[in-house]
Amino acid sequence: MGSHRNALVAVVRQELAEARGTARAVLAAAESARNEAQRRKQLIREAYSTCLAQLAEARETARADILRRTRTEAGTLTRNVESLAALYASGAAGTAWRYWTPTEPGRVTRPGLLRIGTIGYDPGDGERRLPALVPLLDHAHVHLAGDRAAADGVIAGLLLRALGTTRPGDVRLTVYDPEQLGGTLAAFAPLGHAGLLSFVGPGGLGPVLDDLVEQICRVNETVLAGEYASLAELTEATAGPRREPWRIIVLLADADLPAGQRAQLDRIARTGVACGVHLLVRGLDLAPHPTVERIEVHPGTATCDSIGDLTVRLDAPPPADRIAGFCRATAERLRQGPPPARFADLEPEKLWLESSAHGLSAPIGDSPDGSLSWVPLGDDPPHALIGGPSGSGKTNLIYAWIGSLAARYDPGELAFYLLDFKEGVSFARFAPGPRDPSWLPQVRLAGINVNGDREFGLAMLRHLGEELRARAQAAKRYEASKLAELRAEDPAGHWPRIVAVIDEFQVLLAGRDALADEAVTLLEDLARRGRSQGIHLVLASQDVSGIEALWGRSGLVGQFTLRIALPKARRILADTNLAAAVIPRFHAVVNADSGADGANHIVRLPDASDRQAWRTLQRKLWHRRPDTCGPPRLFDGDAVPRLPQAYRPSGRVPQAGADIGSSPGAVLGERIDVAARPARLRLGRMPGRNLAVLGTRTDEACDVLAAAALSLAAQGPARFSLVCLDPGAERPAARLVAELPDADWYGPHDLDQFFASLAADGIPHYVLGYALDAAGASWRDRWRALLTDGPEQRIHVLGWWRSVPRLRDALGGPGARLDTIGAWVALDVQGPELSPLSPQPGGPAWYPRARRALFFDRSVHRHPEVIIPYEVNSDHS
Ligand SMILES: Nc1ncnc2c1ncn2[C@@H]1O[C@H](COP(=O)(O)OP(=O)(O)OP(=O)(O)O)[C@@H](O)[C@H]1O
Repeated sequence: MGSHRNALVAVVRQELAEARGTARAVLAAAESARNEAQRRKQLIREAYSTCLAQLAEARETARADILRRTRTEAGTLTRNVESLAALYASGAAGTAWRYWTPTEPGRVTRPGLLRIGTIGYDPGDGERRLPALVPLLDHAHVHLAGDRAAADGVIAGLLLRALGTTRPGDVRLTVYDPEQLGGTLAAFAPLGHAGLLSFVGPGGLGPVLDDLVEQICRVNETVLAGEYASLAELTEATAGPRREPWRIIVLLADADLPAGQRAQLDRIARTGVACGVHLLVRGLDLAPHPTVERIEVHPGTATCDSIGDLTVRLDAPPPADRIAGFCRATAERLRQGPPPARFADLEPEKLWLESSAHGLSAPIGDSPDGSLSWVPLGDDPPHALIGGPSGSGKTNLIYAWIGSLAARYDPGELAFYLLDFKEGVSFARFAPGPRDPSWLPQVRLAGINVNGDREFGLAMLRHLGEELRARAQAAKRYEASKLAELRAEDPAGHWPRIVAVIDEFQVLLAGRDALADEAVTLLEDLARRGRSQGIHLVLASQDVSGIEALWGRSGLVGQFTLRIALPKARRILADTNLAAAVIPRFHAVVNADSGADGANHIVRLPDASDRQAWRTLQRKLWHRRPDTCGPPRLFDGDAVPRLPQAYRPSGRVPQAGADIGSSPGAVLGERIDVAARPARLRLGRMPGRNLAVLGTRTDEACDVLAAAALSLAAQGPARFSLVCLDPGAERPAARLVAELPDADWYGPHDLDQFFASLAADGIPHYVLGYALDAAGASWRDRWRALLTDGPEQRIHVLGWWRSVPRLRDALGGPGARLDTIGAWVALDVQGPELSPLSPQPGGPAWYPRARRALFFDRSVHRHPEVIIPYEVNSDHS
């Protein structure tokens, strides 16, 4: 029994132990699950806080990014809005009163918006203010409600801005102010003197409204005529001035209107804007209409339709004295008559778009109705004659025409050759100068101060004659009968139209000499054949006799079918055509029918002489010039050319063994030609290859000898002997010795030594003789022998004798032969004196002038030519 109980106990114990064991295992598993759960919880917590931190960071970054983008966009928007505001309300339309001045609009500028105050806003970096703009001219009527005084200030401001941004006379004001009888806008009263303002009394509103309604009907019927929706559209389409002024009617009344007037007012509100009639109303109600801009005014602030909910901080009203001053000035300008068109008005919207293949056409001013007046040049009319007394504005007209053409035709389409025979520097502005490096790209040549140098006029005509020949040959090759055909056949060729302008051309033709004869012949040829080859002549003169000189040549003058007469010009138009006698100052009669009655166009000319206006255009064109377009050749008759560096023996001294060349050329001066080439004397191994410089002008004689010597030294090995027999020439001669690589000096007492030194060794030897006429009779034979035999041994005399008789004397007296002098340069020697040295009986037609010399080389010249001795040493003291 006991054992049974014991066994039972053991079993129970056993089971209990197992149960305990199981319970422990369950407990351990639960604990590890709990631990695991807790670890997970911890992990999740940590992940959560990391997420939170990351989210916060991402949110911050996104926020900063959004903020930055907002700021950038706000900045861009601000700038856009600011530039839009500046665009739509530029100048007097938007400037604060403190800086306000009127701004004259361009020819086709449309009215923009007008500032009444400012709007504040914060783009993120502090408050900024933009102009608050409202529409008026061509856009809207304005209706103001609210505070009276503030509204009157806004009205005064709008009126001043509208007047200050339009041309005088383009805006007419009518003010109905029954309570103050005009007192509210009294500062505008000076406009009344010019008929631009009328105050309407208390009983006058009815007729005014009736009149405006009539006005609108008339504009619709006769001006817009169903073709245009508004005056603004018409102005834009015709690119001309406004055909009708704007009319602004200011109504300052609180009382209601009788039914008839109310109906008229409503009609005007509906239809006025298109016809330039604008209402500016304070007090009276205006029926709602898209063209009515409403402004609710409070003291200092306002809200208005076009600005929405934003509050406008109103500008203070313009000061009354400024309004009155402006109105007085406007009235005065109107009293003086309309100003001429502006030079800038002649400029096209886009530069260099035109082709000159079929001709040239450009405006030179405007006609009395304000539209631009275009002047053609091409196959018909081919050439122009401009006339008018001194001071009538010929040069100004030429500037206007050149500027207008140059803005339209690029240098491949148009080339100018310009010559001015009057004193002054009128065409110098087209060439680079010390103060302005720009030039007019189309100008190939400009001659100024040429009144003394008719030879340059002739040189230009000869050059054009060659161009004419070249074009005629090309035309023949391509079987083209005019420039347009040649250009079509040879599209790669360079065939710009050429316009040659000669101001005061009568100077060229004055003097019944060979030069004038050749000039007329060349002019005649150019006038006759230039038409089809695209070469056009524009001749201007103040002198009736000049034009009459042409009249004798009917073949010539008949080609000049375009006539432009300035006030009081005579003989430019047909005898029965008296228009030039009656046109006012700064006007011209343009007549493309040889001056015939009935073909007149009256043109108001702009002021094109203004340097600043000109420079603005020239700079623009200059910056656009193609790389191939170099500066023009400028010939200035008052400037002395310097010996070019290329003709000086600078740098390495030529080697003794270097090639000498068979006939080195001595450079004596600048030729008066288009290319500014040097005049050269070839000194070959032939009899007579000596040079005589003749005259008493020491400086110029020394310069001629120095230029010759230096240019010879620059060409190869040579020896120089300077024989100086006049103390006055010692200084320049000594400077020359210093610059020559190999030179010996001989004074008056060294002549024995000099002649003893002469030995032919094949190297050219140049004897530069100063004042050789002072040598004395005892040396006659030696000099004569040297002149006779020297050249064949390469010993050449380049001598200065102070007169022809003295030269002759030095060579053997009155009967002496001068054939050893193969070339001469004459300074202040009269033509007849040169007859012994000249092939022309009686000597050449030559009247000495300062810094000019006559050069004759028997071996190349038929006639002597005029040259300008180079300045070699600027110090002639
Ligand atoms: N349309 C114009 N508007 C304003 N000023 C002008 C106009 N035309 C000419 N002028 C001015 O009148 C003056 C004389 O003009 P310009 O030199 O062109 O006359 P001109 O006939 O060439 O005289 P001259 O033959 O004596 O040289 C200049 O001061 C010029 O600026």
